[in-house]
Amino acid sequence: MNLYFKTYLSNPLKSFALIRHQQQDWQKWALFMSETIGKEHLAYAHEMRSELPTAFDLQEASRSIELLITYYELNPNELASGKLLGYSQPGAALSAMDCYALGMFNYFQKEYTKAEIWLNASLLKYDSSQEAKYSIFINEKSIHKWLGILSIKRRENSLGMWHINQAKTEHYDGILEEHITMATLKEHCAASLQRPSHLHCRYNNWTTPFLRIAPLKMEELSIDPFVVLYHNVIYDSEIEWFLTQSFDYTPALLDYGGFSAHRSGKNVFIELEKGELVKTIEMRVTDMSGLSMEGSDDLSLINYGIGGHYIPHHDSFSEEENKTEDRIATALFYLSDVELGGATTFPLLNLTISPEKGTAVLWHNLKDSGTPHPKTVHAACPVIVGSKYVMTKWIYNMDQIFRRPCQANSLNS
Ligand SMILES: O=C(O)CCC(=O)C(=O)O
Ligand SMILES: [Fe+2]
Repeated sequence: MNLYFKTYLSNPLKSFALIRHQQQDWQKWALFMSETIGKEHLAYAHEMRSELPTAFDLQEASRSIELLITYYELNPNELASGKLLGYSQPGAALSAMDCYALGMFNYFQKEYTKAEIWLNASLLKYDSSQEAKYSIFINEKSIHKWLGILSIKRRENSLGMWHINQAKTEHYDGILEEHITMATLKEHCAASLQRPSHLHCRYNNWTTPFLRIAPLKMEELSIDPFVVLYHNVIYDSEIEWFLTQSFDYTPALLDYGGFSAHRSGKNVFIELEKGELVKTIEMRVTDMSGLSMEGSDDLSLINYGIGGHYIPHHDSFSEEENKTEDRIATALFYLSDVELGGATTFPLLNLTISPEKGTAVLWHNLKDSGTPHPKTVHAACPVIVGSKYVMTKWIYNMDQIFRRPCQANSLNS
């Protein structure tokens, strides 16, 4: 190895950047050349590939940088700017891609604090006017996406949401769901055992003309996204009927759904043809929401036993699926009291609702612009004592054009 290379590579920052560059960036060249330049160049790149560092090499190089930081108490931000213990060499500053690679290395090592430092350094260095020069591994949205996940992991929900919003077209569904930590869920589920009422109550006598003579008792829980709780909105006799219907479906209720990683509860759909009462409840959901039931799913009846729960999820479909049909709102009726546990929680809204027979919670899954509202992520806490029965109506957006038109410029768009 000649002296120039020896001197160059003796700087750990430079050698790390070189290894990362050779391991990751060639894939972008390969992609680029397969599209625009001849196969010959591509073959050459592949030939070169065997000489270049492997993913393992990059991992080891990242580990070395972290070791230096630990042993010599170095400051990652100084390293990012090319300073090594006050000794600074021209050209040693790390690029946005280098910092990103170190961020991801730490993320996968579960070193979340370190990951956040490197990703913030990467974001600072990222030049959005130069997008084309970056590798296939990184863009501004991906940096925001991971910073969002990391903020949510340490329960900085508003910062997390800010990053996730910056990641815009990045597919957030699943991200939030996966990364709402057990600690957050535990906190909300446990709080439900002694949470007082929210007490912003009023009578709803306006969503449909019928409510002028029979207003509904409404408790406002959140404005954006819109979440309300209706009290005494389904009679005991109606509940009785639905539960009896569910026994007709006993085999399904026993077998369907069953225990999966997502939900340990049993579920059946109650079709419209089952009887007048199904229609009555649909009309009630229209009274509660002002929305049309056209195209909505059949009522879904769910039973959770001890430990029955539902992991964090959105009822809306993912943005990636690029669907025009989506679940604009959800109405969830509580058909039983639960002695202990079994609350429905919206961790990003700091909202936890304990089941109370006869009440129903209604929320909007989509923003006014029609895109999914990330903060509607919700979960069902495990039942501790008792048996929880709920009935869900998922309402779709297709037929709401006059009732709730899209408003691209509204506050929550
Ligand atoms: O059972 C609950 O509390 C929540 C149910 C739910 O989220 C759903 O069915 O989509
Ligand atoms: Fe849900």
